[in-house]
Amino acid sequence: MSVVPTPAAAVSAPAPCSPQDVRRVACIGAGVIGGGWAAHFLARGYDVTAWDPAPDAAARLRRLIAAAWPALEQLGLAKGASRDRLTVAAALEEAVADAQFVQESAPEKLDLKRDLLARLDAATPAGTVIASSTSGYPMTDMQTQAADPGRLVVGHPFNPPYLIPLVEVVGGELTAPAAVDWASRFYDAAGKSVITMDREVPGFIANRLQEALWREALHMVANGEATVAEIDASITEGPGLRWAVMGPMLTFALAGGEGGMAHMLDHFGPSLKSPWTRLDAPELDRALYDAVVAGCEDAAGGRSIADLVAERDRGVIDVLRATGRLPGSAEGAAR
Ligand SMILES: NC(=O)C1=CN([C@@H]2O[C@H](COP(=O)(O)OP(=O)(O)OC[C@H]3O[C@@H](n4cnc5c(N)ncnc54)[C@H](O)[C@@H]3O)[C@@H](O)[C@H]2O)C=CC1
Ligand SMILES: C[N+](C)(C)CC(=O)CC(=O)[O-]
Repeated sequence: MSVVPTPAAAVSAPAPCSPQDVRRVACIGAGVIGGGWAAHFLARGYDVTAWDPAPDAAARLRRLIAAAWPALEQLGLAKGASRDRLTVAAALEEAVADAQFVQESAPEKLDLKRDLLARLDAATPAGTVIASSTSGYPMTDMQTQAADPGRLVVGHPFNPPYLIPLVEVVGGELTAPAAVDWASRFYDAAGKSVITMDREVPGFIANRLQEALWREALHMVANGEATVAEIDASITEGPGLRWAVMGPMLTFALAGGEGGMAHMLDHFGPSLKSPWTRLDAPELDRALYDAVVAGCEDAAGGRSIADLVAERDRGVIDVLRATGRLPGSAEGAAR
């Protein structure tokens, strides 16, 4: 997608360095996603400074990075990459004082994000781009309190950021187009697969799609139409296998045989009107909550979260390898 200027964009100072020359990254908020970003940037050879106000955050972060490191070694570490290049700062200001890029991954609460992004803007060197990992807030709603909103962008990752390549980049009404462009080029240099959106869309692209699937899954659990295990198997044994190779559009084009998408639409298009979906969100009442949590515990079958993380990481690496997306694989080299 191309980046188009937004008329109301604030004028930010030029970024202090080119995206390819970044060496120091600050990760603000060091939970599941901030920790995953820190692991990714360390593996790519960056110096990483993290800050998180929780008293146990440093220990949690080091545990997360240690658990991710075997997968990252399999993916291939950048020259000079080391876990020793992580610093955990005692204060937000210290974490961003020398940062050439900032990735914010604090809890998904709008007031918290507004306040935090304003604090980061005040403490970060002029021009340095600041990205939020938000799963769905438009940057327009989050940049309201910052003195220089022009350098604030969304950089939406997928869990875990050290394995799933995609990051969705989009600015808000007051974001300078140059900041969106700079962030996209930085993520690209940092080994991510980037989609740069030219407008704000609720849920960006992938979460909008995932949420549709997730709502339907919750309706089915709530109505007793499918168990948690059946829902998961319906994807991992079915469409999920194809989606790692081709997205839903090309996958369905093949459903039309030699006639491709045109025949697929002629043949199955009328079924779009069938009442298959119930896209309004179901009530997340106690019964549904308990059914989903218990179903996931059953599905885990005694495996701990750490076991599942390791299993997922091994599986995703196998998929990346099998589809030629690992550096060094024959097909990967040709891409
Ligand atoms: N968990 C997921 O699958 C994904 C989450 N995201 C987004 O990433 C962001 C972080 O989510 P998670 O890592 O899942 O949450 P989390 O709860 O695992 O981590 C949040 C961290 O932020 C810290 N924190 C609390 N107040 C803070 C503050 N004022 N400033 C800085 N840090 C603070 C907490 O101590 C915690 O360590 C959210 O915006 C979320 O929407 C994006 C993609 C996927
Ligand atoms: C569940 N979630 C909305 C936080 C998920 C994401 O934002 C992306 C992902 O990792 O699937």
